[in-house]
Amino acid sequence: MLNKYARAFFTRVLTPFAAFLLRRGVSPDAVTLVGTAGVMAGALVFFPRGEFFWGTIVITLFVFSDLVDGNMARQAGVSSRWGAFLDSTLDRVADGAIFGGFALWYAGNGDNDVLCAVSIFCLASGQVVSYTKARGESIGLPVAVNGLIERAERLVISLVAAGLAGLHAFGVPGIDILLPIALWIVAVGSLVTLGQRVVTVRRESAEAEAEAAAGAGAAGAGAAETGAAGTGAAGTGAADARSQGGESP
Ligand SMILES: CCCCCCCC/C=C\CCCCCCCC(=O)OC[C@H](COP(=O)(O)O[C@@H]1[C@H](O)[C@H](OP(=O)(O)O)[C@@H](O)[C@H](O)[C@H]1O)OC(=O)CCCCCCC/C=C\CCCCCCCC
Ligand SMILES: Nc1ccn([C@@H]2O[C@H](COP(=O)(O)O)[C@@H](O)[C@H]2O)c(=O)n1
Ligand SMILES: [Mg+2]
Ligand SMILES: [Mg+2]
Repeated sequence: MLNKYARAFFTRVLTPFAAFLLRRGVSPDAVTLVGTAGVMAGALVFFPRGEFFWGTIVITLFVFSDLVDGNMARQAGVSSRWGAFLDSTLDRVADGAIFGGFALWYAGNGDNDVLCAVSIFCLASGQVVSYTKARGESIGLPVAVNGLIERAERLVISLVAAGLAGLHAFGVPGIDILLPIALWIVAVGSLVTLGQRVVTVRRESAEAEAEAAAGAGAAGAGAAETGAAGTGAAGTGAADARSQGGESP
């Protein structure tokens, strides 16, 4: 949802900054790398110590690099497969650090086994949600669904809650409850999203196989009519189509 509605706004806002970085000779890859390093530092230095306010401030300063790098690549006309790979791979690293930081806090001084487990669940389910799309697309399916909670939602829900919960350390009473609530929302939302994506891939996969089988059947019938092929051709073609669908990029 955010990807659909907020991206255009942030593109407009960040375009001048992206242009400025390009003029200074900064590359999109450098922004991707520095942004990820900053998010990791914010999450792994501050969150395990329960310093959620400062951790969120540092992460917020760096996380928007994920919108700037692509913007720079597009402005400079250097969007590449390598850049897409680097961007998506480092997204997974940054997400791992954020939810890993929460887990480390609850495993240590935060002392809450259930919330530690929920944080680990958020980490793992978020990675799997992203993987479903990447793997589905790699086997040639459109994966035409985003689902309830994409990466932007996972980040906004958990970071807004963490930033506000961090105000507890400055004397705001009761506000620390927001982080556990957000983690539960992200956990349940990620599970729903995973279900939505798996169902979509299963449906698209069945449709693709049916289409391939129908195509192979038609080709076999055509060949039989012209006498160019035996009766086994349709079955072999369908089997080939199935194995192609399963392994080709
Ligand atoms: C009192 C003060 C308290 C302090 C509060 C601090 C407030 C700050 C809190 C939060 C700010 C969080 C901002 C998070 C912004 C996230 C931006 C971002 O990185 O979005 C990335 C996203 C996806 O980009 P990609 O295409 O590069 O990534 C793809 C994606 O990862 C796919 O994953 P999947 O979705 O499938 O799981 C992968 O499949 C794919 O491989 C990968 O390429 O970009 C967007 O979605 C664009 C939209 C961004 C919208 C950002 C909205 C920010 C909104 C509000 C923040 C301000 C809130 C202020 C609240 C203040 C509260 C007091
Ligand atoms: N170092 C990079 C980073 C990104 N790209 C390209 O941008 C796309 C992602 O755009 P975002 O707005 O989501 O950042 C990505 O698929 C690449 O095409 C790049 O080339 N180099
Ligand atoms: Mg990016
Ligand atoms: Mg990204």
